[in-house]
Amino acid sequence: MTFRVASEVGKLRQVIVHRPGREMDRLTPTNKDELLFDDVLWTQKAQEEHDDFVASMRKEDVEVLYVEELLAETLENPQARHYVSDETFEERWYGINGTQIMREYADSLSPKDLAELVIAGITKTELVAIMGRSDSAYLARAENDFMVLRCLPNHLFTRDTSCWVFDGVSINSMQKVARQRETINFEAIYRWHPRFRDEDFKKWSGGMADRAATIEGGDVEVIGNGAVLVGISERTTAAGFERLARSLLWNGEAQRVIGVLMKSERAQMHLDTVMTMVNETTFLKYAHLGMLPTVTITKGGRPGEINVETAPGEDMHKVLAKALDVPEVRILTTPEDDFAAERGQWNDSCNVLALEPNVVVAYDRNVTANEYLESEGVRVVTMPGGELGRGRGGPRCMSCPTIRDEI
Ligand SMILES: NC(=O)NCCC[C@H](N)C(=O)O
Repeated sequence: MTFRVASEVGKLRQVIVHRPGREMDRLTPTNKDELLFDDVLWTQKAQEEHDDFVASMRKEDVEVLYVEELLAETLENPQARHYVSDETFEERWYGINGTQIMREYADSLSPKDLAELVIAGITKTELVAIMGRSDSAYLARAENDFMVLRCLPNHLFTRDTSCWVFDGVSINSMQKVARQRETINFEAIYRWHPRFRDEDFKKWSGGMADRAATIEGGDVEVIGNGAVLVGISERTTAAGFERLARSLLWNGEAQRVIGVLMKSERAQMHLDTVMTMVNETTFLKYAHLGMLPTVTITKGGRPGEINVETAPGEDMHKVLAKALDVPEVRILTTPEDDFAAERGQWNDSCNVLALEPNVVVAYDRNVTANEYLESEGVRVVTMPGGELGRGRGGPRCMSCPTIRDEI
């Protein structure tokens, strides 16, 4: 099967996820904000919830790949191993001796253990106990329980670090420091894992090299008919959006790339926290999102040139309809009071993952939204999310589709 995602709702065939692991045990009330979580998690319960999520997808014949396994298999390759270690254990973060000590430890590990190290991180106490030395300014300054190599709990949200658009993948430069190293792991997987290494697919962005021009996959929706919708948000910059659009339009089959000008705030960090698709022409939309101005990019006259057309908020739905080439789009907004709407959005009621047109996975806690969807003809496969949801992401955020059927 060829890697390809040309819509949000075509039958889902293959997806990358990450089962929460030891990195979650590193979350504390002190570091959770910096690590972009709103609470600490009961890891075992979170794993059970995640297993439930995976079981729902497998039941619908979706092939599920795990980041931690892909990464361990990738690290069997010496070149991949060098790449990940060089990029992870970087002198500019850990100083000269700190880097050397960590690198020596990393070099002694099996591929599986190295994969676990870069995801779960390590504390000063653990590192010093294993390596028997601490002659480093970086280590001297750190408290004993300080994660000298930070954990990556947000690997859980595989949607964001890389996202497939048509026959290519955007490996993203991430906005928040807490997530930047996730990109190294995905870059290695796509370059060296046997599943991807010899396959013919495009790369729409430059990964870590894109630096300030950040893009996160939660902002990227392949809405269909050659159109891509991108949230210009807390995480995806206007520059990241334009550069992605140029790449998609000039090197691929995209016909238009539409940017939605969002507020920059945590509750709505990505477009998919406020708006997702449930079938070819229907969007589930957060009641308080309102109508947002858009910026549409199409190909310019000369190679690499882009045309940028702005439209006011009141035209938002018309812009979507034009992109999909339909008279109008259908917008579903859960009928509920303002409190319920805000609480629902916070708990990812709008963040559904389509398994096929009119079949979505959603958190079970969002009862009103789910009943409303059912009443509108959408089958809702529910999953528990009491623990997982504390990271502020739902089923769409926790999945990176690599293959979907055409619609
Ligand atoms: N697409 C998404 O909305 N992903 C959720 C990301 C949550 C994560 N804790 C973050 O702040 O990046």
